[in-house]
Amino acid sequence: MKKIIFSDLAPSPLGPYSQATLSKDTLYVSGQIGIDQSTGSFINDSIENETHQVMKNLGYVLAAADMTFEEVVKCSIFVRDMDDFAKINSVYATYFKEETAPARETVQVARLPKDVGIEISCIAVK
Ligand SMILES: C=C(N)C(=O)O
Repeated sequence: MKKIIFSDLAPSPLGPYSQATLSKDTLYVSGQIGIDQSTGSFINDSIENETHQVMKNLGYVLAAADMTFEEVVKCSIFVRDMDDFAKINSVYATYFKEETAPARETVQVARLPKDVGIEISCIAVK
């Protein structure tokens, strides 16, 4: 049985999906994009700031399940431009301890919802 997880600090789903689902001890967090739910604005002045907003949104959803970045075991990163890889990593790295960083893949895609520059999903285990 799964539990639906929702944070009103993170953007509402853009379509027919939940922000996250909890199955036993495992949390599946949907791809987050750089919308600041408190203002409704899309943070796209730089890929660094956009990545920060995405990570903050992931953090809000994790917190709604009483979890933190410490419990994240896997991230999936979707980017519009792989040339942003180093900039994205510089921000992403601030959310994890290097020695316990989650598994991850990063892929460049043709388009993302709302034409954002980055979307990140994650899996966390309590
Ligand atoms: C933004 C998303 N997570 C989606 O469209 O699936």
